[in-house]
Amino acid sequence: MIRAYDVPAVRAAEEVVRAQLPDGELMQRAATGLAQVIAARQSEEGSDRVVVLVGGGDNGGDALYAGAILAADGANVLAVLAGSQTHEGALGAAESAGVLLEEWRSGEPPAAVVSALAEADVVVDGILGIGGRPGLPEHLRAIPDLVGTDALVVAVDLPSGCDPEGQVRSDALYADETVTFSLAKPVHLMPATEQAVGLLTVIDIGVPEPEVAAVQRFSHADVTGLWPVPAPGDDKYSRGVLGVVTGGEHYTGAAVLSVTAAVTAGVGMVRYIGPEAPTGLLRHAVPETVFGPGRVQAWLIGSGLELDEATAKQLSTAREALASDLPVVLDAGGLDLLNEPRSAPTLLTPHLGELLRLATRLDIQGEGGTLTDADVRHAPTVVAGQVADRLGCTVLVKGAVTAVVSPASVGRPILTQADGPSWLATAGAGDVLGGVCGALLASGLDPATAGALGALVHGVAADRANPGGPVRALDVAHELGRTVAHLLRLPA
Ligand SMILES: NC(=O)C1=CN([C@@H]2O[C@H](COP(=O)(O)OP(=O)(O)OC[C@H]3O[C@@H](n4cnc5c(N)ncnc54)[C@H](O)[C@@H]3O)[C@@H](O)[C@H]2O)[C@@H](O)CC1
Repeated sequence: MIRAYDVPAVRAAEEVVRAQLPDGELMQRAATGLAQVIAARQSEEGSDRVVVLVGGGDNGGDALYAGAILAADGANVLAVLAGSQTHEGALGAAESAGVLLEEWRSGEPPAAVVSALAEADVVVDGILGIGGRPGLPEHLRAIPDLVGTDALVVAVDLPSGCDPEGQVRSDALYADETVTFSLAKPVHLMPATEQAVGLLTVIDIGVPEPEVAAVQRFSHADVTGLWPVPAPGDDKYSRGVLGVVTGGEHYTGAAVLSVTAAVTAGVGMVRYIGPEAPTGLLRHAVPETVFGPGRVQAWLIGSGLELDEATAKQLSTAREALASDLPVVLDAGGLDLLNEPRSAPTLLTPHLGELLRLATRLDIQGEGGTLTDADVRHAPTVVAGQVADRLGCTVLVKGAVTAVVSPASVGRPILTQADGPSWLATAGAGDVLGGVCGALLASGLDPATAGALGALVHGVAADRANPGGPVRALDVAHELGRTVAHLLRLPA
């Protein structure tokens, strides 16, 4: 499990340790660890020219001390003093170690800074850390364009410009690697910001983990403790029966994909309710399927379901399911069926477009009034949280980083997963995810665990179905069983 802690929790944990240590010791540990990582990358790449971007806070102090250590070891280091002030101790250390200094505290960059950034082998970003507000400081907005394309960008603690809490997307200096200290922060794991982080390296500086995490991510080794594994006494009913209302005369494939996924992921049994065309396909593609109503432990409603095309039986079954106290996964068209809060376990699985439609229907407002596509892209987990609170449901927002947001009343951390290759952005992948999550809900997992675990297995299956290349959704569905077996074999 990877855990990330919000800024107040990090500051409190650091404060306790800092009070027990000599003045400046924590920063020395951070700078030393940072310098070691940069030196290792330099020797891997045979690079020499280092530019350190130094902001006005402690993050700038870490970066400048690290620059001093590298310069003392013979590297060619230029520090760009970019904040309204500079950490005094670090500045003295840099001067003594022979770091070249340039000031760019406001306005246009000096010519020497422009050329140094264009020619640098390594750029160390110490402009802003956890004290940063989203967005780059006004005069530094052009920095991403000034850094040469071949430079290795190493961010200190987090990429400058990113929201430390990972809630909103903003302009930032994207890093190849981010070196953080003892504790991961939400910025490193959230969909709005993770892309800017690159490789995440955590250096231990002796700050213990706080009790409550803000964001969590399952690692592959966690699957063993979480995945429902049948015992000798189990039968198909005790393992969980999933009722599936997906697909229609138009989207016949959604039924095949969602049911295949649920069966391959190991559900005890699927009962399918839908019109003739998808039913006919399923009889051939997934002969394990049982057709028509009966007792189920959970429902999957929606993938490929168009409300104006759905059969009366599909609509009445879906409405009865939503009115029941059984767990439900609602995907795609099924999201249009939910208008009232639901108290039974419910997992909504919208992509960004569906999240916008759903939030708009609930009258959730954006920055400038009516919610826009940009609002949802800018702050997907914020909008998902509002929807979750309004409907009492867990919301899984699909994307390269999938986020699972529970209602505030449940109060659990946000779960995020980033296990799939970009090839997984393909038609039908969401139908497969719905099937996996449905299977997990039917087995008795809570919606947040089912969503995050489902996203993990879905992503890994996509990679294993065709490592490094394009993948079709049906192949992902077929790969699920082998993927679960592979993950269950990993040491816990
Ligand atoms: N607290 C500690 O004990 C330790 C802190 N460490 C480092 O200290 C960092 C936190 O230091 P700080 O609290 O000084 O925060 P920062 O170094 O992030 O600096 C924040 C400063 O920048 C200004 N600012 C923030 N956003 C801005 C924006 N968008 N445009 C313009 N100005 C902006 C703020 O007003 C503030 O003065 C951590 O990220 C980490 O790198 C490490 O040295 C390890 C130990």
